[in-house]
Amino acid sequence: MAKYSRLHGSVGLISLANPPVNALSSVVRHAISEKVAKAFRDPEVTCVVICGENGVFCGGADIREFASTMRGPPLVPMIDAIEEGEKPVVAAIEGVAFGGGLELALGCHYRIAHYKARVGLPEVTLGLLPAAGGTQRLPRLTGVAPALQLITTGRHVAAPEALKLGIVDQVTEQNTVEVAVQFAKSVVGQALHNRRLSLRQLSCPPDGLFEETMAQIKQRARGAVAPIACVQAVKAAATLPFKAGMDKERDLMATLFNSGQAKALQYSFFAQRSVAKWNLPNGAHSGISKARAVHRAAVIGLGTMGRGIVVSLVRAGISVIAMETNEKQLHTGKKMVIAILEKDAQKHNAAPRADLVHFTERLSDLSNVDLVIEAVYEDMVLKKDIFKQLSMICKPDAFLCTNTSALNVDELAAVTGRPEMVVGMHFFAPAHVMKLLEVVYGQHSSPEAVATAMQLGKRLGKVSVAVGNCPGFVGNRMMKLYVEQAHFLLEEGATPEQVDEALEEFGFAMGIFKVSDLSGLDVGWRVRKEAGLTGAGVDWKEPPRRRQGRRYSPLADLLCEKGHLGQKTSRGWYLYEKPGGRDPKPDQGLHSFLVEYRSKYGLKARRIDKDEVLERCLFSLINEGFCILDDGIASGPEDVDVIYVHGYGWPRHRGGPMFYADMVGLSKVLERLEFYHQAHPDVPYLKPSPLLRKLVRNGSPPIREWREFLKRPHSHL
Ligand SMILES: CCCCCCCCCCCCCC(=O)CC(=O)SCCNC(=O)CCNC(=O)[C@H](O)C(C)(C)COP(=O)(O)OP(=O)(O)OC[C@H]1O[C@@H](n2cnc3c(N)ncnc32)[C@H](O)[C@@H]1OP(=O)(O)O
Ligand SMILES: NC(=O)C1=CN([C@@H]2O[C@H](COP(=O)(O)OP(=O)(O)OC[C@H]3O[C@@H](n4cnc5c(N)ncnc54)[C@H](O)[C@@H]3O)[C@@H](O)[C@H]2O)C=CC1
Repeated sequence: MAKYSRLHGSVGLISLANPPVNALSSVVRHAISEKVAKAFRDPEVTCVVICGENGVFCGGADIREFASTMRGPPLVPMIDAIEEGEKPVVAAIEGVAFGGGLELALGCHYRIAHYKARVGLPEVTLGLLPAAGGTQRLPRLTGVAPALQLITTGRHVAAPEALKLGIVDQVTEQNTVEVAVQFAKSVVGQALHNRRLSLRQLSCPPDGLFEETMAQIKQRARGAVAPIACVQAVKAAATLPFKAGMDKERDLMATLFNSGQAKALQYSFFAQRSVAKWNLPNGAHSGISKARAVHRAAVIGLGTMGRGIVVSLVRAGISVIAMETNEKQLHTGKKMVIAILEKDAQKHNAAPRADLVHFTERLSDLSNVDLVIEAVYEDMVLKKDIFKQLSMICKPDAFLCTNTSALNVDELAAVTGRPEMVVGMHFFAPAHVMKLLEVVYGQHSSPEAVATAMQLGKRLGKVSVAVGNCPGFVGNRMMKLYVEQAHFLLEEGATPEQVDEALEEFGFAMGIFKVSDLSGLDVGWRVRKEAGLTGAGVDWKEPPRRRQGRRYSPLADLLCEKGHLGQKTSRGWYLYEKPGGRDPKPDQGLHSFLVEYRSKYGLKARRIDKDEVLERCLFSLINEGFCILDDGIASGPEDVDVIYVHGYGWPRHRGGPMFYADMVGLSKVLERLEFYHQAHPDVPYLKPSPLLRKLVRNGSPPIREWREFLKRPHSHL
């Protein structure tokens, strides 16, 4: 709703009141229309101020309403009526003015913002465009180029920049509403004609602006359609009269509004928020579990991961002890950490925060920290030794966390005298860039330990998801099968380029073979050796392409044995111009190697189409996602999807693997898995998961109802 009052006798104050973000629900739109009309009718009122309660102007249209039939007065005529009014209307912007909220403000004649406020048109991130005049009014205010950039990216703009761009007329550090009220009184009687953005003429945009932007977006959008529609709408603003531009904006919105991409992106928006409300099998949940403050942390191991974790902690203002036993690694790690922090400082025009890090070679220096994150080699014996020592060195209430990517958190907890204080904090590489954090709870992890790790993740700017303890947790457990299918496809006749092309067309930033070259093929090699799949631990009595009773592809192992480890050695699945090269080229040598390999094992190459690549790679991953839900390792499909979107490059406009399964149709996923399982009986994980079968038996309910079909989560180990 919206409240109305009269101030100083002549100022009509309309205050949006729909916590937490004053979203423009149908009730709010109705109330605004009514209150504006009332203020315009009242002869005592000479000017109007629109603000939001609780320090927030408006978070935009109510996204939850998009899923149902839209009722209530539409935004466009409401905003037009404000702009056409004969009394000056001033928007007092505190907190945020996003989407429809900014469009409402653009309909006002003046905008005053608090210096901490942010404005923006983030509709593109929801698969939409700003369809309440935003694509037509903003370019008339800022000029075409800045508006195009803001609308196609959805970037949030801080008030000082908004002032420079002309989006707001004044920025204040005082009480914004009071300043806006004084301002409104001061402009009473001034002509409003020039303040009506719909009447403004647009100056010509630079030549080629739209063509260039469109080309960049097509490359960057990975198949997302909303950014393209945004360019078309802004182009209409630059080339058509206001009314015709509005018609174009509406038509483009109509095509986006019910699209699968918009549904996926809106699902992603709420999924990201739902994972913060975690549940543990023992009944503990975010609502009742209190996090402890972390003032001092420690990171053990300054390799690939440890360095990024140190940077993330420092950026959050936490003082860190960075510990490393290898002198050379300590030196290189220190250099890299400081270099990143100095770059940060340059970017923000601030002093570097390197003073927050203390580098050491002594574990005993960790006696006084609140939380430790161990990031040494993926070696259980080494990690156990470190956890045993930590248990003795660290103060009794310090949390002990591991960044292991697949090892058993309970086994580590068991060697300490405080298993309840142990959790996994699984960051993704590079840890100072990637948004995802899997918080792995063990059998004994206390609610306080989970809450602290989740809260710390939030403070570091991560999207944190609480997951159960099993080999590979959620992300890597699913990933393993996806990679394996890609290797099988090579055995059967595909090339790395064909597989990657299909995955990139689907929307992944990089195909799986390019990713593998980037990370280094030796990473997986080490894991497979540890698992007894290659190297000394193999049972050679099994046929060559079978391990532990099922199909196995030794292709990647053979490349590693030749020293073809990916980018770092200039050869892997692709060829690079030099070691460390970034530009993958098809490798004829690799193609010949595949031909020889197939001939050696009597494999007949066949044509493999893109559909098969996608189905084999993605449906096996999705099937494992259902097993993970069935096992209670993830508490809902949103958790799995958030992990894949934020940690594994799954295209956001496809929602995540579980959302994608829902979109494709569960019966189709089931039918194709049955088909592939029949064709490859030696690949057990292609057998459809019991949960998938159960959902199909129950009429394939929509994803928001899947939780009702899940068993209560339990500890897996
Ligand atoms: C045939 C078809 C015809 C087609 C024609 C259709 C015509 C339709 C015309 C419609 C034209 C309207 C166009 C338009 O105006 C579109 C929009 O405005 S879309 C919305 C744009 N706004 C956003 O994207 C902002 C989203 N929100 C945020 O970025 C953050 O929430 C915010 C910065 C505001 C606050 O952040 P924070 O403090 O961190 O809190 P949370 O993010 O956790 O949010 C708290 C709480 O609030 C919920 N929420 C936030 N924003 C909205 C929203 N806009 N609508 C509904 N709910 C919102 C959020 O989900 C949290 O609640 P939970 O319960 O925890 O999920
Ligand atoms: N590399 C990746 O992409 C990811 C790795 N991880 C996990 O993070 C952990 C670390 O991996 P990386 O950083 O890649 O390894 P890395 O090999 O780059 O670095 C490990 C570092 O630990 C140091 N170290 C070894 N023993 C030590 C000890 N006793 N005390 C202090 N330091 C010691 C080594 O000198 C080395 O610098 C592993 O558990 C790995 O599984 C998790 C997510 C992603």
